[in-house]
Amino acid sequence: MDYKKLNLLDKIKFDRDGYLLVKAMLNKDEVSKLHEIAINDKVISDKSYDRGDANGLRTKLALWYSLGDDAYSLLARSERIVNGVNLLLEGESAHFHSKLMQKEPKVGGAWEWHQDYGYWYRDGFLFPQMLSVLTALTPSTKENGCLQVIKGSHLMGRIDHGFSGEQVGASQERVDEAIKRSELLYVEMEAGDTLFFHSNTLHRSDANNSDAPRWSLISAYNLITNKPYKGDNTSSTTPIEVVKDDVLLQSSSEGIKEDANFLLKKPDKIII
Ligand SMILES: O=C(O)CCC(=O)C(=O)O
Ligand SMILES: [Fe+2]
Repeated sequence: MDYKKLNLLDKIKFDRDGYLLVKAMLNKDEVSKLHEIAINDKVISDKSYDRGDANGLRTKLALWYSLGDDAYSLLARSERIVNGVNLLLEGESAHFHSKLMQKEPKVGGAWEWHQDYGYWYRDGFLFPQMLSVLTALTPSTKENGCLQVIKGSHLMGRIDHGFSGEQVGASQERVDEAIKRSELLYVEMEAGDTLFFHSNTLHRSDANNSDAPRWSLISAYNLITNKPYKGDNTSSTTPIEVVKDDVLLQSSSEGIKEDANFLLKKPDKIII
């Protein structure tokens, strides 16, 4: 089977735009397998917590650090993803954390404008040599609150972030100005599409007012040399044990293990 491979042209686009959308990164069988595992994953639902938006709507998510042999990790460790991330980060990457985002129909809340590095800066990462890889497990549309990005906003550098309800958001003044000058894109995705985006790319999403769930898997990566100067996180500097692309379909791996190192919600902790 042919798997997508990122190339230098992709790298040029990513450097210019701050994101790169790869259609059908996962084939139909892979994404239905992963989706099926996710919706039946008792450990995930057990370890999920929710985050309120300004209107009191809540998005569920589960977040864990170290990679294992579960199906989500097999994707996060796969050659196609890790080689792509290494190309974009220009060096060997480590896996910071992964999260399963569950934006349910009618109740799934919005995310404020932010940069992921706006959060991670506070975790002690000195350089924004980090990125996120979002794979859609269901279709992601304007109606169910797909991700929105401001093209090229990663080139603005880190913007101040402050609390906005239970979330942390980027300075609205800066965001408003950025939107005047740059394109705001709604990143609509089919299940199996993957979006790579820079840790300084401004992004947000609307609440899910539709009847369709929006589920996605987001894995965050760090350049392995970018060791945070505080905190006890070791995953972000641990080499990834890369696996072949076909392992996701071939293996009998299922959901995540009960003892994976999950983040249990601490309201004062900026980690998302
Ligand atoms: O998937 C979304 O709607 C936004 C989530 C996000 O940006 C985050 O978790 O950092
Ligand atoms: Fe984010």
